[in-house]
Amino acid sequence: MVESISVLLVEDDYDFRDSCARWMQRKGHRVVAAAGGAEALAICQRNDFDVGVFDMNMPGMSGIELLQRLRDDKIDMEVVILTGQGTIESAVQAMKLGATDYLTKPCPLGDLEHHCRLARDRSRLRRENKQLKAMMTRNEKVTELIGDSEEMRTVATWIKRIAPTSKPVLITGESGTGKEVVAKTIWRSSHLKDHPFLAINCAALPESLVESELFGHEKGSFTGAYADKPGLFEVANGGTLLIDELGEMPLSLQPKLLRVLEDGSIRRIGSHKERKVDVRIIAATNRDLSEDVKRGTFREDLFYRVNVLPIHLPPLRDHRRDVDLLIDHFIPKGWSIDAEARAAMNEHHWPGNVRELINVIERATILADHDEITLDDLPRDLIQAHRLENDATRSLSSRQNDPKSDLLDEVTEAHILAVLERENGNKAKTARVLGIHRRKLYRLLERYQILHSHQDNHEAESIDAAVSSAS
Ligand SMILES: Nc1ncnc2c1ncn2[C@@H]1O[C@H](COP(=O)(O)OP(=O)(O)OP(=O)(O)O)[C@@H](O)[C@H]1O
Repeated sequence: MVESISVLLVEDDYDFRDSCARWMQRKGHRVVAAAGGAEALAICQRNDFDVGVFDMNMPGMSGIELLQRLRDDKIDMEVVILTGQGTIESAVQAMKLGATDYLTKPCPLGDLEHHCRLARDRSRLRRENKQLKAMMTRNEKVTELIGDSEEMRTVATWIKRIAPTSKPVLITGESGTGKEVVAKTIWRSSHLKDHPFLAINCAALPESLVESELFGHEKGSFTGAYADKPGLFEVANGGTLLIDELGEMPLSLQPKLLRVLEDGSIRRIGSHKERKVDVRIIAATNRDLSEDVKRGTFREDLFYRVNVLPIHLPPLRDHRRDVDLLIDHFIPKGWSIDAEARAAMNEHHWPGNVRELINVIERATILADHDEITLDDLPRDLIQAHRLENDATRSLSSRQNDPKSDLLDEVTEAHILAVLERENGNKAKTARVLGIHRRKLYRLLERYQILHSHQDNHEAESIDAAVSSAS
């Protein structure tokens, strides 16, 4: 099906104008005809067109003058100039003013249609480009990768090595560890930094949309496909595409991604035409894809293709040394944090990683009375864990000075408390980390009377029941 072009035809010669307009309309295009420049300008104020076809020689206002007026009035339209005398000078002048094309009359109407189509495609590309740039500057608050720990330095070294190649990269790590920050850092450090960076999150879109977003579709290929639409692979052509949450990509779509990785071929939904793209693919996931391969939910061949250059981001609890740096980076200018709040943040387990740390700081700055974050401005679980840790340390050190105390008992108690806190009160995990059976952990908790300070009564009762039925 031919895609219609909207054309503003400005021509003083009635016969040519009329026959040209009718012919284009028969071809399915939307044509508005004007007999001169002034009329055309008035029409342009109220309507948008893909292309203007302007006769060069018209009484009153020439085609070139009309083009100049459009540029002055910031009316955005591709323009094809028609002239009876194809002189080089007038062609150069028209092109300098930004005319897309230049045709000598008489010309076959098929040629004119062809040139209009080219102009329309150009206008569409320009518009898309503008939108993308605007989108990118909106999203592009440059975030640098913060971290001075050995773990983060290893990540930075990898980024430096990986960035200059065009090979696919697979970034793994828990949610909130900075996978997207790393992807953008790779892009910004690569030779593709002046080309687009686009991202898609496979988990955020319904299955049916992921394919159309990535590969595009042809008009009419499904309900709601009102126009041809290029996919992100086409839009990012020459640049970098981040496929976030790759582990969530539907199995049915994985062969299509494999083809792009193998030879850069894509096919829009509803099209038989193969297109070639040259896109650097960075994939990210918080899943263990090798496990998904074993489970049969992720294709093995795709895994090997995408896992050429892997980067793993450690969870924040494994590089707590960076917590202070991160606090100092994310705390707003002019704010401070007191020592106790800082200590609590250093002790925390950070299951939500850096994203959680940022949220904790943001929340605290809303709650704090002054420009200083204190312990009371932190979430309750951080405060409680910090107090518990303090109590345990104080009790240990005071009893260490008491010759009658059983030091081994105290050390055991403090250790259990610390692990329990680190595992967010999860006793199954705590027992696993301690290498003891869960029942034994319950007995120890009871013995050290940790139970009632750490658990709610309901849970305590069920644990009591478990302990007594076990013994
Ligand atoms: N090392 C870091 N340095 C600076 N900012 C970081 C770092 N790690 C994470 N962030 C910040 O934490 C937030 C979450 O990071 P990001 O979106 O990159 O995580 P992610 O691993 O992609 O998470 P998800 O898997 O949930 O998409 C962002 O605001 C990001 O700027």
